[in-house]
Amino acid sequence: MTPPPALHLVGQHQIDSRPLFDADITLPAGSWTCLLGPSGVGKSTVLRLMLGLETGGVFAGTISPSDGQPLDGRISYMAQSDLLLPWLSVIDNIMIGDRLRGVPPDRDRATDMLARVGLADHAQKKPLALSGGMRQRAALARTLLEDRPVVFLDEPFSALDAGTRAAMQELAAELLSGRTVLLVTHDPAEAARLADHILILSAEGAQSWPVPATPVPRAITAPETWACQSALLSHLRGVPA
Ligand SMILES: Nc1ncnc2c1ncn2[C@@H]1O[C@H](COP(=O)(O)OP(=O)(O)OP(=O)(O)O)[C@@H](O)[C@H]1O
Repeated sequence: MTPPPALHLVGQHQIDSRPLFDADITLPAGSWTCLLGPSGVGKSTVLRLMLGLETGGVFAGTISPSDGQPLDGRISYMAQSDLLLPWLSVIDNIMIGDRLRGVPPDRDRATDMLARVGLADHAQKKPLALSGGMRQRAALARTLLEDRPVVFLDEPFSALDAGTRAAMQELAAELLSGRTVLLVTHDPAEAARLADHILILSAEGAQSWPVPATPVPRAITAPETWACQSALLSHLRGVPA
């Protein structure tokens, strides 16, 4: 794997000729950046711009990796929707990357990954036979299996119950340690646990928010996690901390 680069996006994005955001966003290399902000402000659009995907709008600006190398083939992306193919089994779905590249998939690794997301007993099922939270874990397994230096996660834990969510956060933190990760989330507690850097997106730009100095993943019950979560929630609600 090539060393994870930092990523820098600067510019203005417009939808229907109206400005959506004007932002200067840096994702430091080899660490987790959590992006928060109101619904519709453009968080997923930031991800899609960095991925070079269609956004439905017009971006005037630049997106640059710190090493100057193309990002093609270096990013793994988990979208808000699971994008599982209904005609494939769960295990075939999570190995789809290798299949599309014409590389023999590593079934043992995929089986291990399914076990780590708690789906060992569901490998042969079709996605429609799974619950929403199980499908989200299958999509997470597919993303983690890609083993890329840059990983974009768009609300990856939103459909999970609280216990499973905490376990999946810890799994992702373990497997993606040292990668350049951008996590879009609405959950201040998640950001307080996982972020090396927090950004809050608004139409005016991306505001940096302080994080505890302790390493991630932080314990849910640690005082510094609580303090960060609570201050962030107050800020997002627009009420005094
Ligand atoms: N393909 C598209 N065509 C036109 N407009 C779009 C398209 N995709 C997104 N938009 C618009 O761009 C704006 C930002 O959408 P985006 O999905 O980036 O917001 P978000 O901050 O991720 O929201 P949420 O938190 O609800 O997921 C919204 O007004 C949305 O309607």
